[in-house]
Amino acid sequence: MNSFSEQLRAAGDEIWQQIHEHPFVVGMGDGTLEAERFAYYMVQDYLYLIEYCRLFALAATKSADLQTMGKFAELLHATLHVEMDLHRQYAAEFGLTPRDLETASIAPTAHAYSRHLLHTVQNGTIAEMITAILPCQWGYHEIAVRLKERGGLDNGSRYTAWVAMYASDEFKSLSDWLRGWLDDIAEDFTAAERRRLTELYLTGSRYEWMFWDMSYKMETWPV
Ligand SMILES: Cc1ncc(CN)c(N)n1
Repeated sequence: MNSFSEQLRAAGDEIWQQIHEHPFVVGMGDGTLEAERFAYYMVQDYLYLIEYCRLFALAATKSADLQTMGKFAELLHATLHVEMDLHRQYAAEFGLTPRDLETASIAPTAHAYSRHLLHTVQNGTIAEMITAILPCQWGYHEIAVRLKERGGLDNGSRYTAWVAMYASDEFKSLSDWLRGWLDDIAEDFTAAERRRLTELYLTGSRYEWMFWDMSYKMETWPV
C-alpha cells in the first residue's frame, strides 16, 4: 500500500504533469526561457518566500515539541539564507538590490497563494499545515530533478543554478522530513480527514501551476 504522501501525489498527478510541461518550466530546463520572464518570477517568488518564512515561524510557535520546533526553524533558516540568497544573486544579475525585491508589489496569484498558505498554517491542524506546504517543498525538488535528468545542468544557461539548488540533497532532505512526518501521523486519519487533506494538497498543486503561469504571462493587477 502506498504511503499517504504517495497517495496525495498520485491524486495530483494530472496537475503535476501540466506543471512539468508548462512553457516556463520547460524553458528553464532547456535554457530558452526569456530573461525578462525569469526576472519577473524572481521578484514575485521573493515576495512569496517572505510570507513562506513567516509561515515557518508561525509553525514553530504551534509546534508541540522542541524537535518539531527546531525543524521548522531549520526550514525558515534554509529559506531565508539559502533559497532567498539564490534569488538575491539572480536579482543582482538583473540590476536589482535586495531592497528592490522587498519593496516590489506582489501580483494577484502570488498574493492569493501566499495568503492561502498563511491562513492554513494559522488556522489548521498539524496535518493540514504539512499538507499545505508539501506541494511547494516537495514539488520544486521533483521539478528540478526532472530538469536535471533532461540535461538542465549542462545547457550553459543562467537557469542551471536554479536546477542545482532545488535538485540538491539538502533541499530533498527537508521535503523528505515533511513527507515522513505526514506519513507517520496518517494512520490515525479518518476517511473525511483524508478527503479534506487531499483537497488541500490539490489546491496547493493548482496554485503551483498558477504561479508558473503567472510568471510566464508576467501577470499584473487588472485594475
Ligand atoms: C511558488 C513557490 N513554490 C515553492 C517554492 C519552493 N520553496 C518556491 N520558491 N516558490
